[in-house]
Amino acid sequence: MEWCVSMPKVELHAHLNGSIRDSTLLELTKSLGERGVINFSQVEHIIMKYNRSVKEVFQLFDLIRIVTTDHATVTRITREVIEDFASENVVYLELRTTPKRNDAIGMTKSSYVEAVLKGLTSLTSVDVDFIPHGEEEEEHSRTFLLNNPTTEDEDTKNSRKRIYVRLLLSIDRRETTEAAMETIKLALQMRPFGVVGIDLSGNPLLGDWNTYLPALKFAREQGLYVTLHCGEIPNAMEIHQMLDFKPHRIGHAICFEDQHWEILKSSKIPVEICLTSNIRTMTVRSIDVHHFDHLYKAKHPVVLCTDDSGAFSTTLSNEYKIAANAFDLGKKELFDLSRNAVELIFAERQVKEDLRKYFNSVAKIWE
Ligand SMILES: CNc1ncnc2c1ncn2[C@@H]1O[C@H](COP(=O)(O)O)[C@@H](O)[C@H]1O
Repeated sequence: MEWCVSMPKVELHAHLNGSIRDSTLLELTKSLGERGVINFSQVEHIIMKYNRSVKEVFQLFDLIRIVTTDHATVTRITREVIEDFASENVVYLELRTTPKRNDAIGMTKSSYVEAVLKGLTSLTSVDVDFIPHGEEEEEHSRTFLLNNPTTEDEDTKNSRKRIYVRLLLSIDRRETTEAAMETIKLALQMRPFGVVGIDLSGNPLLGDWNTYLPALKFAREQGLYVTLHCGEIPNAMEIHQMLDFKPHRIGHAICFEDQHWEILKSSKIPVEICLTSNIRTMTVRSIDVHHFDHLYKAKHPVVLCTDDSGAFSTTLSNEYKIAANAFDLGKKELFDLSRNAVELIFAERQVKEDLRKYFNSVAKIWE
């Protein structure tokens, strides 16, 4: 299924630090071990474990946080993650990350995001479009992808990759209302540099919906897009409250009860589906009972995503392959899934229009 790699794809749910390359994580962890900051032999099993419960996955994220939270590393990881997505023909990437403070090294949430932006600007191997263009811009002037389309054609297979990247800033469920508000204000300041929205994520076993609600409301009032991790663990009340909030998209939608499916379907809130992540964290029993099938057949808006390609050793192409095999989807169905995901992106109108034209231009290859 080489075509899953060459097919143009849209990635809407990828956590920066969860997408770190295995090799980079091992290198950084070993180096901190050598410097005596951590004990490598004590954390090695956390990195190497295959299936992890939700609790264990967040132990890994806590370790990644220690290993990656300095400016140079954040910049490096951003560069590598974008290279990796571009190399498998992701043409639009919405990358999310939690702005962090690290007082010991003078890192503020703002300098953290600047380090991410430095990663975007310092990429030389891939053409990246991340600065939004004004509404007044003529539509025909946005032909970023069509100038150099990525197709299955042998001649262009190895051509330089082009990728749109937009950023979402994540609020961690451990944060206070004030800290969440700080992230929203930062997102508003960083809009000219491609920040388009807000994500609520972090350990679903922690935190309370009412803590983030004021910040999320403010974000939406200010015109930021909002996506929420919803239903990763059974929590009927929270799922209800999240759906009532009517976010622009939700991630996962796993532990839903009948009442939740009904609200979701009638409100048509799109769902970011992360197959491997759900199986590896054992929040979905097996792929044959994954709710993707049910939503897809009901024509509910869905998009296939990686979540944490590094932590779960997957790629977006691999997620497409899994869907093809498990749900009996062919090339055309998967192409349409990717093409339809263009309608769910948070970037400005001109980008959407460029992506539509681009997908139309390559459709004949996939249909
Ligand atoms: C498995 N499903 C998940 N559910 C909830 N939150 C998740 C997650 N996967 C990742 N994150 C969130 O993203 C952070 C890593 O990227 P950033 O440091 O933000 O770039 C994790 O620490 C967690 O807060």
